[in-house]
Amino acid sequence: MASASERKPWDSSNLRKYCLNFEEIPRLPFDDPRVDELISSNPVIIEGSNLVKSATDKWNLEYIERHMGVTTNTVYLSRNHKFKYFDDKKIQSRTNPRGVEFSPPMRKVEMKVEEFMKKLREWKRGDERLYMQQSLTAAVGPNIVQDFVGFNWKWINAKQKTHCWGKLTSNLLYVSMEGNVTPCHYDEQENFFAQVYGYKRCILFSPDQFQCMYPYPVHHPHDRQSMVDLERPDHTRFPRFKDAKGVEAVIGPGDVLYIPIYWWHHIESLMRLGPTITINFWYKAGPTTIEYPLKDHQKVSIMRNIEKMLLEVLQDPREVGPLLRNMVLGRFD
Ligand SMILES: CC1(C)c2ccccc2-c2ccc(C[C@@H](CC(=O)O)C(=O)C(=O)O)cc21
Ligand SMILES: [Zn+2]
Repeated sequence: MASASERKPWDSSNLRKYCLNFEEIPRLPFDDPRVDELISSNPVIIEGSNLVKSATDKWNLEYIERHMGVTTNTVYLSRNHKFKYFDDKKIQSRTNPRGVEFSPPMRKVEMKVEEFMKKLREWKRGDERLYMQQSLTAAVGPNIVQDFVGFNWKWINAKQKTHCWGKLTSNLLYVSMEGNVTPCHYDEQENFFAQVYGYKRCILFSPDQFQCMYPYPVHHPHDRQSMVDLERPDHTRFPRFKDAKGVEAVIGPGDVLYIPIYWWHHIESLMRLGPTITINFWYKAGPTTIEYPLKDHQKVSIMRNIEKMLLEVLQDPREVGPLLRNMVLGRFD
C-alpha cells in the first residue's frame, strides 16, 4: 500500500473524458537549462521554482476568506460547468447586427469574499457554479500583500529578462470550484500559471493547430475562443478538429505552467477534488522580430488584423465571410 505521500492525490476518475489523446507536457526542475530552451515556443511545467511558495505554504480557502480584505471580488456564475469568456463590448456594438442575438453563458457579480466562500460551502447540484477572479494589485489584506511581496520575483524577473518579454501586466488570483472548466481559448500575452492549491488539468494546443481549432470571428463576443465544444465536438461543422494535436498535464501546488502567447489552453479544476487556487503572471509580448519563415502565432496575428480591417471597411460582419470566400476559393489552390 503506497504511503500517503506516494499515493497520487488524483486518478483518471477525476478527469473529464474527451475524444482526443494528448501527449504529456514536459516537467523540468526550475534550474534545468532545458527550461529556457523550451520557453517562448513550447509549454513546460517548472518544478521547485518557489515562485509562489509564500502562498502554497499558507493559502487555502479559510486563509483567503480571512485575509482577502474588504474589497469586493469579481465572481462569475455559470449555469453549467463551463466558464466561457466573452467580451461584453462586442455584444451591443455595431459589429453585431440586430438579428444575431447573443445570450451570455455566464454572469458577473461583485461579491465580498465571505459571501463567495459561503456560497461555495453551501453549493449543491443545480446551483450556479462560481469562479472568483481578483487582481492581486487591488486593496487586498496586508497578509496577502505580504505573501505577494514574498513571491520569488528574482527568479521570474530573470525569466522576463532572459526572454525579452514586455512588462508584467497583471497578477490575477483565481479561486475555482471543483469541476469548473475554462474552455479552449488563447490569450495575447505570455503566461506563467502558478498553481497554489488543488489540482488543475491543462490541455494545450499550439498556434499551428489554428485550422483544427475553428476560432470565433474576431468581432464575435467569444473572440479568441474555439467554437469546438471539447466535450461534444461537432465533427460535421468542424471536420479537422479530430486531427488536432494537443498536450496535457495535471498541475498541483508548487507547479508553474508556462503557457506561451497565442497557445490554446483548456483548463479544468479536477472533479470531486475540492476548490483550486491559481495565480497567473501575464506579460506583454516581447518586441516582434520579423524573420522568415514567419512563426505560426505571427500568422494568427496577421489573420486577426485582416479580419479587423475588413470589418472596419465592410461595417456589416455578415459580409466578411462572403468577401473572403470570393477572394480565395478557386484562386489560391
Ligand atoms: C474563467 C475566468 C474566471 C474568466 C471569466 C471571465 C473572463 C475572464 C476569465 C478568466 C481568465 C483567465 C482565467 C485563468 C486561466 C483559466 C483557468 O485557470 O481556469 C486562464 O485562461 C489563463 O490564465 O490564461 C480564468 C478566467
Ligand atoms: Zn487564458
